[in-house]
Amino acid sequence: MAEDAILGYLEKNEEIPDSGKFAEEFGIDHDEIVNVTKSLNAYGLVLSQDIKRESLVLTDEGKLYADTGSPEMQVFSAIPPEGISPDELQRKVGPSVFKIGFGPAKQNEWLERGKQLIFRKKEHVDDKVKGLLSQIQAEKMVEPGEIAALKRRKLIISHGAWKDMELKEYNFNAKGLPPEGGHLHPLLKVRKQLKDIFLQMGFEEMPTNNFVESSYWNFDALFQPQQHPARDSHDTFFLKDPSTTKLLPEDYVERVKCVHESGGYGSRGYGYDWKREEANKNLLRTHTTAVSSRMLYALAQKPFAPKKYFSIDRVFRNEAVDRTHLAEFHQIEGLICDRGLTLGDLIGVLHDFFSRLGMKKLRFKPAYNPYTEPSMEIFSYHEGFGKWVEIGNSGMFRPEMLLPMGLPDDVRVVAWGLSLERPTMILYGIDNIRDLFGHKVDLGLMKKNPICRIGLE
Ligand SMILES: N[C@@H](Cc1ccccc1)C(=O)O
Repeated sequence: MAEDAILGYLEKNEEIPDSGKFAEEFGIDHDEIVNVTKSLNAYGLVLSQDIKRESLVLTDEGKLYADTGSPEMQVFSAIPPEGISPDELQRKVGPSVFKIGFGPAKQNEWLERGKQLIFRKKEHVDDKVKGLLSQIQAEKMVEPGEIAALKRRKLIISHGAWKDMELKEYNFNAKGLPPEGGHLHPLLKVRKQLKDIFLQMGFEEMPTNNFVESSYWNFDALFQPQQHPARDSHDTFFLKDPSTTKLLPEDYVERVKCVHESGGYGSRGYGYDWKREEANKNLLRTHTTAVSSRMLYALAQKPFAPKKYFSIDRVFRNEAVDRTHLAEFHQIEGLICDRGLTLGDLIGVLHDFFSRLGMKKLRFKPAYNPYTEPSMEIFSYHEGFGKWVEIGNSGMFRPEMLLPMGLPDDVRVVAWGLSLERPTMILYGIDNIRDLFGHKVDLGLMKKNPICRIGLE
């Protein structure tokens, strides 16, 4: 609209001398006219120039006099034809109008002082100050001499008056308001806290960047039988394209096949026909223990050295989505690999790890995982909820998993896993996981939680 108005006008006219008047005439916001002009200028369609103009504005006192008349006029009007005593005059107009108005009225020769009374010297006078102020209010031109006089009386100021004002210096050391944008998502924040805890405890981070994994590393290497319900497509997302993996370490695959079918290393195995096609199937990894199995296998290929590893990354499960479950979430996984570790070492490290997260009261419950024996679910007492809540799963990796990899037979691995979402929801008081992750996430959450504003370090 502004563009049409400007270009339309310039088609018929040489120039628009004053954008302010133009805006008023066409009923368009002046800012819009200015903006559009700037962009038309940038595109080379028009030539524009800034006009600097000093505009005058009335002070509060000036506004008052434009309305009620100048103090000198008020003083003059209050004098009756028969004269008035100074005291009486002051009482009539008020002390401040009297003080300000008497001098100018006398200077204008509007009044004269008798011995006791004050008289009018003229019958009618013209309130020039009021007239000038009204003119300025209506943005009409006024003589420069008059302007100077009104400025001296502080009845008007010019808009450029800042030049004469005393300005407070910038304080470059002042702390500003925290910026409203760029907040950390609570998951990132808690993830960083957890990463710091692991690093302080001397753990190394495992590379976790492959979301797509083969069934082999996700399940078979972990001694998870091929009929296990978790390997059903109802629980796992299998890939259509590419649907299978091409590369697996053949010798190791052979040993895994044997341990599943007939055992070894003191185990009876599962006693079923292990199928390579099942192991080849690609999937979205269902747990970060797939990362651990790859790392431990790599470790077993070198002379043994004890290790402490951790990972925090995304995993996927084909689950019905509800207020506490999503089809993808983050897992935190820690493992320690050394000769002669026991369940006591696992319990000890869990106490150390969780107490750093503020969870000091822990309980363990016997559980089952195909790849750990013994296995323990971890519970923590939640003061706010007043009850024990499950916070993770743990165990010692089975010999059926470790020995086919080629690890020495006195090497034990203690490990645990938990979701990142669970402690985050507890820490931030979020009861619906969809408020935390996914397309319905409440961005206000990050703004409201001051902890999200603190930098990564
Ligand atoms: N992988 C297990 C967690 C776990 C990790 C390591 C040892 C024991 C359990 C899970 O998905 O819940």
